[in-house]
Amino acid sequence: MNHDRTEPIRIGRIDYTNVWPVFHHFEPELLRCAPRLVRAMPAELNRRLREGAIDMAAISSFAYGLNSEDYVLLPNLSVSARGPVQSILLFLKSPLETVLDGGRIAMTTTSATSVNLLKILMEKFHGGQPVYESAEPDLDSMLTHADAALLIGDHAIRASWHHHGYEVIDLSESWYRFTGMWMTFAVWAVRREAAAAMSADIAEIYEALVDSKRRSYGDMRPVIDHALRTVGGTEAYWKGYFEGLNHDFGSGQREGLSLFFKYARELGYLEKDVAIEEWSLAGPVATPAAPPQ
Ligand SMILES: C=C(O[C@@H]1C=C(C(=O)O)C=C[C@H]1O)C(=O)O
Repeated sequence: MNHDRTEPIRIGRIDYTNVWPVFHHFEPELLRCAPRLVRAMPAELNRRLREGAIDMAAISSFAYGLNSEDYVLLPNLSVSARGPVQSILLFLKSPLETVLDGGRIAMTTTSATSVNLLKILMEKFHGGQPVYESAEPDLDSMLTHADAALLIGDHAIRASWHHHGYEVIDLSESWYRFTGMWMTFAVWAVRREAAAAMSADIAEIYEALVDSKRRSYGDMRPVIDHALRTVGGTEAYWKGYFEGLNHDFGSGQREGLSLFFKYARELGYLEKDVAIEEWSLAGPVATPAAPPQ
């Protein structure tokens, strides 16, 4: 299902708070190319981009790894952390030793990156062999059957606010402790044929996203207010949450992501090596006008 060039370009937006700094000031209706915005959970956007039902999206970094030959990355945009992230959480009903020794872990259906990060941490770094199952992101129902539950995004944030008494492991913190590296959870990917056919639209959207990110980082207050109004929690919580997140994609994030792909490959969760390829801005917008003849 490739893009019909008479239709507006279709963009996927992850329906979790972690992407807000990039989208908060992004106003598609003000853009010349008038893109259509589709909001969904990461796993749903991963699927729609793969099927060509959308042209570009913030998707799970692991989904980029699975289909990298079909995609290019938008430079300098990601959802990353170097240390605790507070929204990629493993809730333990049983002790970690029990979980590692054939215990059952229920994993949210909304994720692709974090489920594989969990497997790397459990198997490579802890030497364990849990049994994994997919489940709808509801902590109570997950833990009626399983010894541990993985939640991400706002599902993890809301669950962490409840006094459930479970031990909680922040997977981004574990990754940092074991590797000393950045962890990149989401990237902005564009289907190759869309990048070729609609490069001017993509350049316009890209500049608007980067501008939105720049404004959010200049003043996180409006993003925090929006989170308070729509999700709840406290101002201190959201301030700390956005401080722990990072939305750049530079050499540190790239190295961390390459290591993540390497380990996923080693364990057989990726079938091939991944070459990370960023979209070149040498499209019509970035190319200077030809000098007069
Ligand atoms: C940091 C987060 O990163 C997310 C994790 C993803 C995944 O595990 O596949 C995908 C997109 C990101 O929104 C989060 O959900 O809180």
